[in-house]
Amino acid sequence: MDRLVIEGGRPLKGRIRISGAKNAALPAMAAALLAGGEFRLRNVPDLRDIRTFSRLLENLGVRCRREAAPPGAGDEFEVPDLVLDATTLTGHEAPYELVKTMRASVLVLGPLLARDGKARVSLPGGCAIGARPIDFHLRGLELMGAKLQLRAGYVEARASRLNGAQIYLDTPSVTGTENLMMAAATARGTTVIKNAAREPEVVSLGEMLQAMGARIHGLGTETVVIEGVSALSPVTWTIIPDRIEAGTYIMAVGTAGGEVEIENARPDHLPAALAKLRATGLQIEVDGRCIRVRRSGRLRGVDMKTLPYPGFPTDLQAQLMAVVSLADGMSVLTETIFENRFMHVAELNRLGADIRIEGRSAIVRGVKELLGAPVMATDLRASASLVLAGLAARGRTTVSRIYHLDRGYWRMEEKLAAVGARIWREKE
Ligand SMILES: CC(=O)N[C@H]1[C@@H](OP(=O)(O)OP(=O)(O)OC[C@H]2O[C@@H](n3ccc(=O)[nH]c3=O)[C@H](O)[C@@H]2O)O[C@H](CO)[C@@H](O)[C@@H]1O
Ligand SMILES: C=C(OP(=O)(O)O)C(=O)O
Repeated sequence: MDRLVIEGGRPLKGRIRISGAKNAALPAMAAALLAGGEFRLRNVPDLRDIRTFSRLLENLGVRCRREAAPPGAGDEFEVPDLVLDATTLTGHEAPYELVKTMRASVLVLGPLLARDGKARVSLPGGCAIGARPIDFHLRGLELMGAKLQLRAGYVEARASRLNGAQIYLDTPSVTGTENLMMAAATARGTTVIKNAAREPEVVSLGEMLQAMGARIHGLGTETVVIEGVSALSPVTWTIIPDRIEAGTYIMAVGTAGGEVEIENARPDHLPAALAKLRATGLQIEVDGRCIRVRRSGRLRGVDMKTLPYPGFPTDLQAQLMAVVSLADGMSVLTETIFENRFMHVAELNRLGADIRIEGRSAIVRGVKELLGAPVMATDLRASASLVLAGLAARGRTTVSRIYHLDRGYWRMEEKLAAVGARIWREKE
């Protein structure tokens, strides 16, 4: 197992390039199940989750390979294209071993049902940040005519052909909306998803499906309407930049100080985070796809509540907590999306932060300095928050169990070291 070692206290200076979004790449890979022929996905980061999802697709009979872009296609991406071919499906199962390490595996359910009328997918179970059931996915598919059975920890689903349906989501679930959009794309008739998720990753998947021939309206609004078509075709598709990775590096300047240009970002995908970070006193300038961040002096505490897009993303809550741990004054950070997403609090306190949890809120009293210590990561974004705190802490911080971090950040230590952080990876 690897860990990260950080010697904190060095301001950052330079440029960081943002990779493709994990949470956009995974549904795009699932969408490749919907049609035979070769899909070429560009800007797919080489992350642990992407490799796990490739293994899952290979188990279903999909051929997956990395391949340099064809000549003339441009070389602006840091990774070779991911080429997927689902012409012949030989399996219909997402096994527990894969689903337990990556909940997004549930995204194969809708496409498999749409394509072949059968799927067997392990129930994801609870994880470090909450129970995370998939009842909205299942109820929506049932409304579309699928017959579902829960047996031995698996959802077994069958449908001769899915039918359009009126579906209301109790909360705007991101992967729920994605799964149902994919299932509805080739269903008979029209599907209406009310209280749909509006995250950029959902919109991007919808646009990919449109490019494949799907008829979808209302992307980015609360009501998404999908008119089923008889067949879809493969496409070449570029994954959007990772807004959570961009937000994380912006906040690295918040903890470590300095001046960094974040390149290849989509600032328009970060409305709440940029507003909130500006309110702390962090200087942020946007120039097209570049975000310039500078910190001069101590930041101010702010209150924040996580909300579905365009609200403040839950996937940046832990990182903001590292920032306000060092800010002047008190901050109240309220988590409304997941019931147990404060696993970083005890570890930040080990570094000298002053945070207490009251129900769904973390009350943070800013301290003047953090001191390096060994800490343990418990989930993906908690790990990122500990790295950010370590960049500011005096002395040495070791962050163990970084396999969580490797699920969602491509070469984080290299990107940070390139802007002057003293950070390296070691075997535990
Ligand atoms: C791969 C991916 O894109 N993951 C993201 C996705 O996760 P994911 O799609 O799993 O998150 P959801 O939007 O579904 O979850 C939102 C809330 O709804 C609840 N819920 C969801 C589905 C369901 O059937 N029943 C139910 O009760 C969840 O437990 C949670 O409390 O959106 C989350 C919220 O922005 C992000 O933190 C994750 O990074
Ligand atoms: C919670 C996350 O991912 P997942 O939904 O894959 O667990 C995340 O990206 O922060």
